[in-house]
Amino acid sequence: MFKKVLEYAGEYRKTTYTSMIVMLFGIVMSVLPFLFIYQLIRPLLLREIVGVGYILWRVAAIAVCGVLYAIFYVKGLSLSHRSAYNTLKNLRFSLQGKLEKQPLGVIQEKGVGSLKKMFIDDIDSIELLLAHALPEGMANLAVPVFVFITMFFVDWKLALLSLCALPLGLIAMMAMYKAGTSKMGAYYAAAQKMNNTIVEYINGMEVVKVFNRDGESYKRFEQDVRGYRDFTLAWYKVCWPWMALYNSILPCVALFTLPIGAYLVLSGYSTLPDLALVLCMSFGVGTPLLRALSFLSTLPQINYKITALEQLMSAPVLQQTKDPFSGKDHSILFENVHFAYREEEVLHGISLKVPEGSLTAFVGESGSGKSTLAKLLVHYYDVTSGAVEIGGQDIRKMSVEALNDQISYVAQEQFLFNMSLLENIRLGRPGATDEEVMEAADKAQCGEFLARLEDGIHTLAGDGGKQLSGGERQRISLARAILKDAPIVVLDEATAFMDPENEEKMNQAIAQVIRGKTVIVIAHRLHSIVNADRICVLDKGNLADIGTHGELLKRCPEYQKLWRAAESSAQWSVSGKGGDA
Ligand SMILES: Nc1ncnc2c1ncn2[C@@H]1O[C@H](COP(=O)(O)OP(=O)(O)OP(=O)(O)O)[C@@H](O)[C@H]1O
Repeated sequence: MFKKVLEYAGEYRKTTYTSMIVMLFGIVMSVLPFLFIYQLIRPLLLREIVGVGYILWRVAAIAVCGVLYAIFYVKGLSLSHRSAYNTLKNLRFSLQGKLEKQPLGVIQEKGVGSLKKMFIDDIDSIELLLAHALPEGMANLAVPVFVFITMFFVDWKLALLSLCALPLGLIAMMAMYKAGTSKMGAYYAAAQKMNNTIVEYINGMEVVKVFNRDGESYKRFEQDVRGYRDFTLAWYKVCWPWMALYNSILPCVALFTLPIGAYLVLSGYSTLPDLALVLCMSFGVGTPLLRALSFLSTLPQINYKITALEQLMSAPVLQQTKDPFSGKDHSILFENVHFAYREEEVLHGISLKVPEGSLTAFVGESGSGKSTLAKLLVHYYDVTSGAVEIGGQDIRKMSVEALNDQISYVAQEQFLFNMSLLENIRLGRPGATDEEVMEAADKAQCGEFLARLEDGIHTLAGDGGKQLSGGERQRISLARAILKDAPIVVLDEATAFMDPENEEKMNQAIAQVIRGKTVIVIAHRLHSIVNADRICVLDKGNLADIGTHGELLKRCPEYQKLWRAAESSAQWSVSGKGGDA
């Protein structure tokens, strides 16, 4: 575990070692006074006369040891913290770098809560390992070892007696580890679950409030918060008795030395000064020993977190190269695409071609695989088998950046950063001038609501764009897409859940985005795509049919069913065609 973490320390690894040595000096300074105390007691025991100089010299030495201990300890801590926080920085950069290479879809699935916990809480807990457990723990452990060896030279019988308490304490400690480790997995799973649920609950608070606190979300929140409490208490419940036991046994190194040592002295097997020396030393090792072992008790937890971090970092990366886009055009080909999020396959061999400059719609019942197909095109996931190609180039044979330059993907939920709307739109093309951004905003029908805002396009979007309505957020994201002007546009449910007025504006904005592009629209409302060049009907992860609205109405039972359902609830107008909208 130390080795794994120290790999991330880089150049600061040496600083950690230096801090250990400095702290070791510090701890030695904390134990030395017991030797001087013994030297002060010894003449009393042997009824020897000593001069004032002898006493003052030892008292001064005790004071100097105290000062040196403070200096070494502070210096050691400052070195270990410097190394620790630089290692945490390296770990966070490394985690970010590794995550960046993983499929975006996989990262999104992990949830904000659990990723935040890894990035902040779990990595922070490694500070204890590097800044304290490693340097302080090792130094504190070295001193008892050194002292016990010295004791053996003084009187091996008394030394053995002072070691007697140790196995008892260690047995209690091992019992605690065994009991604690068995509950550790459940404890961390509960912590992770609670993290995700709290983040989800806060994000969905609006819905929770509308549907009152008895809703499903609150129940899960309550259940997971209670679950975490129960698992934590269960963990402590099995550990506490053992913790109390070893905490009381370990410092009692004099437990056996005092009574049996006194008997040995009285029987003439040991001398009184030796017993005094061993007792003084015993008192000196109790505290460092307990401190060292207290760090030990945190190691299983830290080890668990480091293993989880390692697992996250070693997850499969997205297949891509550094090559630029070199497709001959912007036609799209899904070739025998199979895909499974986990074990269960959700797309079963989809093959279809989207010609350049056409408008293609994906339709199908909920869960039929429309969004999944779009996510495979924007390379949020790697296909399980088969291929996705643009202009004849496999998307795995180009960089994600090169692919992103070719595609504007407008997903169902749009995230806006808490910076001005102008900057949010500019994300579409970072080099764009203010005028170009404003022009895009105009084309995306944002003008009317921007005029209502006090600072217009310079208004801050608010946390995650919460200051704007759903329709307004979507139009901002369309402005981004207009500015980006990518040759392929993927619209996932762009006009879903919108009121008629917003929907009309949205359709006008969409017409701007898709002009002359290769377009894929994922639609729930069939009326919006009846004019599409091609409609692909998905059914339970299979491609049921491809054709125009008229053709499909005549021959495709799945489409007829969808159309009947749409007819009964439809009230809306039809958007333009990709090529001429
Ligand atoms: N992140 C995920 N993890 C596991 N399974 C998923 C995930 N996302 C979707 N699925 C499953 O994959 C299948 C296809 O889902 P997908 O979202 O592509 O369907 P869809 O046709 O777009 O549905 P909708 O119209 O409701 O959005 C469904 O069975 C769904 O439960």
